[in-house]
Amino acid sequence: SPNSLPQLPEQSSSSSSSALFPSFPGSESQVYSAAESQDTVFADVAPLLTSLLDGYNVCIMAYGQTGSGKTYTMLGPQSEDDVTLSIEDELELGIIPRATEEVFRLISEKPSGSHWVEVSVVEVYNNEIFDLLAKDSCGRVFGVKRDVVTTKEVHSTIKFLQLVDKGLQLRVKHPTLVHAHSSRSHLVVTLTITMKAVSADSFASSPAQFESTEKLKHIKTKLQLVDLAGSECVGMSGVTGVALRETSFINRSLSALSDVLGAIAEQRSHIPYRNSKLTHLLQDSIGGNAKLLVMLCVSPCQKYVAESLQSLGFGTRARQVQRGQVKKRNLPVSSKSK
Ligand SMILES: Nc1ncnc2c1ncn2[C@@H]1O[C@H](COP(=O)(O)OP(=O)(O)OP(=O)(O)O)[C@@H](O)[C@H]1O
Repeated sequence: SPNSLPQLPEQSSSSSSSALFPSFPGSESQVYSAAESQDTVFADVAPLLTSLLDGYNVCIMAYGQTGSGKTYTMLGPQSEDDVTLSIEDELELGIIPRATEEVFRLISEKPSGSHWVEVSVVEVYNNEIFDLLAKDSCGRVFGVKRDVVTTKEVHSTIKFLQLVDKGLQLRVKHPTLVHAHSSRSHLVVTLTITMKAVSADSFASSPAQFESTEKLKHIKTKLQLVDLAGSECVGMSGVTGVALRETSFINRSLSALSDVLGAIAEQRSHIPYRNSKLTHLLQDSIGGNAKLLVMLCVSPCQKYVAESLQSLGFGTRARQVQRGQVKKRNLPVSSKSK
């Protein structure tokens, strides 16, 4: 509630608090203080990863004004010079590395060779998709603008972290008055899990994409982990020129995302996924049978009350999605189960 925003002195964004707005049935919203550990937050996120291996597409995204703690929540602490995600800072690691670790842990409990994981890392900048895993002819990594993105098979969290690190070094950042290292793009890390299905029976109630080849049946599910660019009021962030243009693209794509969530919540026949590259990219994991979780990052400073209310409005819309979720898609059944 806006009335309960703490009356704190102005302070840095490191004192932000995050609210968890799960939008799937059976879950409660959670509010976390700035003192809450990454461990505590992740404990509430982890069950979604079991759903992933049960055949659901899952999207976990952080939304909030610039400097409110989205990157910290999703990745962990970062500075301009060091974007490395280090296993040594394990306690500080955010949702993206922890979720990947959990996915590999869950897979290790399955029969060997029955699951494999592919990763892509992209940023959506000024409504264009940049592939952060693409390399030029000299082997140097750089962001390449394109719609078909590189995917790499990974077998461990360490390999995954190395890939994401490379991508992070290329992410577009510009200082604003609110945040010196503001991310100016949406970062989307996608893990695609392919599961060998012995028969369709085992996935009879799963909504996942079902692929049939001559001899083998595969189930593919997608986990999309999203660190959104900050929603911001231009007056507050003091941006001009290139940064102002970026802000306008950021705000437009965030409002396209909000429109999509609204359309899903209202069960409209047309969901405007194609209104922005961001929503198009997230289509499989925010619509249909997917499970969406929004981490809402909110500053405790009174000065940012307008931004905080705007973020809470987005969270409210995301929560309404559960009512609008379409019914489970039934998978085709194998001849054995006919
Ligand atoms: N809960 C927290 N505990 C400790 N430090 C935090 C916490 N949340 C944020 N911070 C710190 O606050 C600063 C800003 O956070 P962060 O970079 O995550 O913001 P952001 O919302 O991603 O900003 P932008 O949208 O501008 O990229 C960072 O130095 C980060 O390490």
